[in-house]
Amino acid sequence: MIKCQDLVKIYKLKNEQEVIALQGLELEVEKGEVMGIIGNSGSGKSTLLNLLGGLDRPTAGKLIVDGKDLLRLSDKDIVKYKLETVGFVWQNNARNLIPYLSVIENVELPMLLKGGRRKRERAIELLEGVGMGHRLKHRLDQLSGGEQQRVAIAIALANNPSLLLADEPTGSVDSKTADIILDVFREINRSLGVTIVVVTHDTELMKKMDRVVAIRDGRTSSEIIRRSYSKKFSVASENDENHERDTHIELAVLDRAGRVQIPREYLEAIGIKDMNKIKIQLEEEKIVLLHPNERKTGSS
Ligand SMILES: Nc1ncnc2c1ncn2[C@@H]1O[C@H](COP(=O)(O)OP(=O)(O)OP(=O)(O)O)[C@@H](O)[C@H]1O
Repeated sequence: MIKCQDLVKIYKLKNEQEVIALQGLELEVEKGEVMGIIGNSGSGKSTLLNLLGGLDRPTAGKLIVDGKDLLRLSDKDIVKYKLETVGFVWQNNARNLIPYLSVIENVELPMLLKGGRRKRERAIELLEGVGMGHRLKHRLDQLSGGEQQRVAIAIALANNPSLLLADEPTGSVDSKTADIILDVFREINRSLGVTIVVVTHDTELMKKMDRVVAIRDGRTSSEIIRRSYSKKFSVASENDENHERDTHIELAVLDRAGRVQIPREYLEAIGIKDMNKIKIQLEEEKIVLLHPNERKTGSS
C-alpha cells in the first residue's frame, strides 16, 4: 500500500537555510494494516504524514501510495489523489470540521466536491458506523471532543479512501474516549479494509496497533510488532510464550546500505556519549557492539 524508499524532505527557509526533515526514510505498509508512527518532537512524523497525504511533495527518493508515484503525479492528479485515495483525521478539530455546517452536512461535503451520488444515505451510513447516527443535525460546538473526532473519521471516510491518515487523533480526549476512537478505527479497518496510519504519543494506543514504527532524526529507526501480526506476515522468527510482556517485539530497521540506528539509551548504557565510533565484532552468529575501549566481549 505504501512504499517509501530513501525518502528525503528538505524545507527551504526564507534566509536560504535548509531543514532536513526526512533523510532517507524507509517504510513499507501492507494493505489493510493499522500502523502507528512514534518519535520525538521534530523527528519528522508530521512531515511524513503530509507527504503521504499529498499535502506536500517529497524532495527526493521514492514514495508510492496505492500504486501512485507521488513524486511524479501532476498537480491535477494530486488534487484527485487527496480527494479520492486518502482521508485525514487531525488532532485539531477546527481542521476536520466546518463549524457552521451540521454533522451530516460536514460528511456530505467531500462527496459533493467529488460529485458523488447518494450523499445523504451514505453520510447517514457512515455516521451510524462511527456511532454518531443520533447527532446528525448538531453543530461542532454542540459536540464533545470525542464525538467531534468520530465525525472527523466519518468525513475522512466519505469518499471511500484506501488510506486513512490520523495525526494524534486522541491527543485532546480522555483515555476512555481514546479507547472508543481506537475501536472505531479497528472496526472500519476490519469492515472496509482501509489501511490506517496513525501518528501518536499515546502508549495505550500504540499497544493496540499491529505495528509501530519509530522515527528518529528523519529516519525509520525501529519497529515494534505485535506477535500475532508478526506471525501473520512472517516478518520475524520467535520462540515465544504467550506472556503479556511478550506480545510485542522490537526490531531495528536495517536500510539497504546496512545502516542501523542504535537508540541513544542503548549507547549510553555501554558508556558511549559524545563519541562517533563504536567497536563492532562478529561473534559466532552475533554482531556485537562494544565501547571502543572494551577489550574483551561480554557486554554489548
Ligand atoms: N514548513 C516547514 N518549514 C521549515 N521547516 C519545517 C517545516 N515543517 C517542519 N519543519 C521542520 O522539520 C523537522 C520535522 O518536523 P515535523 O513537524 O515533521 O516533526 P514532528 O515529528 O511531527 O514533530 P511534533 O511531534 O513536534 O509535531 C523539524 O525540524 C521542523 O522544525
